[in-house]
Amino acid sequence: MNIMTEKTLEQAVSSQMSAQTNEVIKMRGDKVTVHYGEKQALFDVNLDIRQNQVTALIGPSGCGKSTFLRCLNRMNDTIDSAKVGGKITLDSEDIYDPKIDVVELRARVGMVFQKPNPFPKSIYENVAYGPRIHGLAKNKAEMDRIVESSLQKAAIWNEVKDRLGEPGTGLSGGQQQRLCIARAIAVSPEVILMDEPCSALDPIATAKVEELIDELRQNYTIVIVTHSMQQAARVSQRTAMFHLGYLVEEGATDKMFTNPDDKRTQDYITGRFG
Ligand SMILES: Nc1ncnc2c1ncn2[C@@H]1O[C@H](COP(=O)(O)OP(=O)(O)OP(=O)(O)O)[C@@H](O)[C@H]1O
Repeated sequence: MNIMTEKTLEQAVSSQMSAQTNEVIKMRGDKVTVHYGEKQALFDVNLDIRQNQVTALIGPSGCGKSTFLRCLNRMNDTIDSAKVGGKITLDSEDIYDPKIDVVELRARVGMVFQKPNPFPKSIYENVAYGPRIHGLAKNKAEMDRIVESSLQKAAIWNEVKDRLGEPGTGLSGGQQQRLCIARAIAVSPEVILMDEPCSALDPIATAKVEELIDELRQNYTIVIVTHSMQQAARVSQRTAMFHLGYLVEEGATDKMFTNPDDKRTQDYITGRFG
């Protein structure tokens, strides 16, 4: 290998690793800006998303958490007025490159929304829908396996295995949210984005989803927007604090909640604003 190639390789590898910890950087936001028409919602956000970790995005209402989350799988493309600048990579690949197939990107970077939103179809069909579109199963037996294993991974199989033909909308709110997580998992994503996934759930259902998030981290990289400081502290390893469209600071969750560098983080986590 000549020196040039060796150097390029070294650069490529180091660009995917965190400088301090050698953890793999799954996604990276580099000077990300978002405008909605004239209004700027995000200003030069630099944020690394580490593989197999849960990154919590926190900050007062309107600070840009959901906007940043939506940049990560190009959901902002669906908003006409939204214009995204800067660079976002997945495994060092620019996800805004014109060559990127957005449908494939959204299979790799799945999303779970605030309100559980199962399709008006059976529980089985809710999970089978994505794999069918992406041609992931050759026959019914294979599809059955994908559906079962996705529901297992979303910790809802035992509750629904005898009623797979019933409508997904007939489940409780917490069950519907786990069904939506199963639906996201069914297409084998690498990253799962969650926008306040527990805000419509009661404390018991919330606890189940939080437990699930912790288990999912073994196989997936997770980014979660949450208004609950307790939830961020319970489920995440990294926390990013946003304020008025700026990333204020990012760090290990333990440190962010005990000894943040920025006064705005301190004020927010102690309930002084937001
Ligand atoms: N579709 C849109 N069109 C115009 N402006 C928008 C749109 N979506 C968000 N915004 C604006 O962008 C800013 C950031 O909004 P965003 O929803 O990302 O904040 P957030 O931190 O997720 O807020 P919340 O915690 O209330 O959900 C806000 O000022 C909001 O009004």
